[in-house]
Amino acid sequence: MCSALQDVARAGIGHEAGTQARFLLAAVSLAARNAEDFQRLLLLDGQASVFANDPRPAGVAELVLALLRTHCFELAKGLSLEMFLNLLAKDKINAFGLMAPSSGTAQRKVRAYARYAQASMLNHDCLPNACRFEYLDKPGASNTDIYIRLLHDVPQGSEICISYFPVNWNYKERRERLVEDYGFECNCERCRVEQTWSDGDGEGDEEEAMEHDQTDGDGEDEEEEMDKDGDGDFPHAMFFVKYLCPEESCGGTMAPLPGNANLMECNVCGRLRSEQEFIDDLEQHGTARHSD
Ligand SMILES: C[S@@+](CC[C@H](N)C(=O)[O-])C[C@H]1O[C@@H](n2cnc3c(N)ncnc32)[C@H](O)[C@@H]1O
Repeated sequence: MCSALQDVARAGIGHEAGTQARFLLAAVSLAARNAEDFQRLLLLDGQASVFANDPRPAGVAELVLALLRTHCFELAKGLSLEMFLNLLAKDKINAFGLMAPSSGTAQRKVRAYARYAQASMLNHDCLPNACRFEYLDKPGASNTDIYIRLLHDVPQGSEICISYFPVNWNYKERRERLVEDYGFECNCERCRVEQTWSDGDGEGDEEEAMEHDQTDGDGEDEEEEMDKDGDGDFPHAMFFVKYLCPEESCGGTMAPLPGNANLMECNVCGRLRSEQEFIDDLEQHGTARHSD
């Protein structure tokens, strides 16, 4: 690519803006090299409207467009601010953050963002039936591959969905992330239940609710509350007992190992749990009856 890239780097526009600028330059370069792949990029979901409350991407798009028009006139033909903003939206909505390995309680950092032609088609569900595994430190060229594994059998014709963030986030956190970063309001079964929690503002913390539902030996009141209308305040408790990593502060999702459905692996910390250990946990915490 012409000297525009160096100019952007020299402009010192900050890390996030620099990443967006490099993405735009890479997209322009792709358009010049492989029109078919560029068209596939344009077909991904994502519109400029996702930046309605954030003027910064427009600033980056303007800067890159101006640099291209100055330094690479031929390449800049046919490009527009709107196309650049749409490209940035597609990047934002479809990028997967490849994470540094889990190190106990410290928050995991994103090491790189990547887009995957097929995985980017996966929609979100707050109670997903699949989750993503990655093995970035695996030796070899394929260590940026990601693996989508089913959590359980899925009826034919049902949509395979992942969660775009850890499954133990509460309703408010999930709603904010989905609206701000992905531009949609979630209407999944879990959200429909949790938006009625607390005083109706949907700000109930389900981790707290789970602690009551799963571990309180004296949790008569909560259990009565759960049973009152047949499905309870937290009908999805069993999902978390079975698929949320039991490791404290991990927040990962457990999915069966390929070829060994009796062994679950956490997609964050790598913890393994056998079917027998799961049953032992259930007996210890007395939560099995909520699944029936
Ligand atoms: C990574 S893309 C998923 C694939 C996308 N649906 C497509 O057809 O290309 C993320 C975008 O899909 C849409 N999406 C994903 N999950 C959704 C859901 N549960 N409800 C509504 N829209 C959803 C949103 O527009 C979101 O920004």
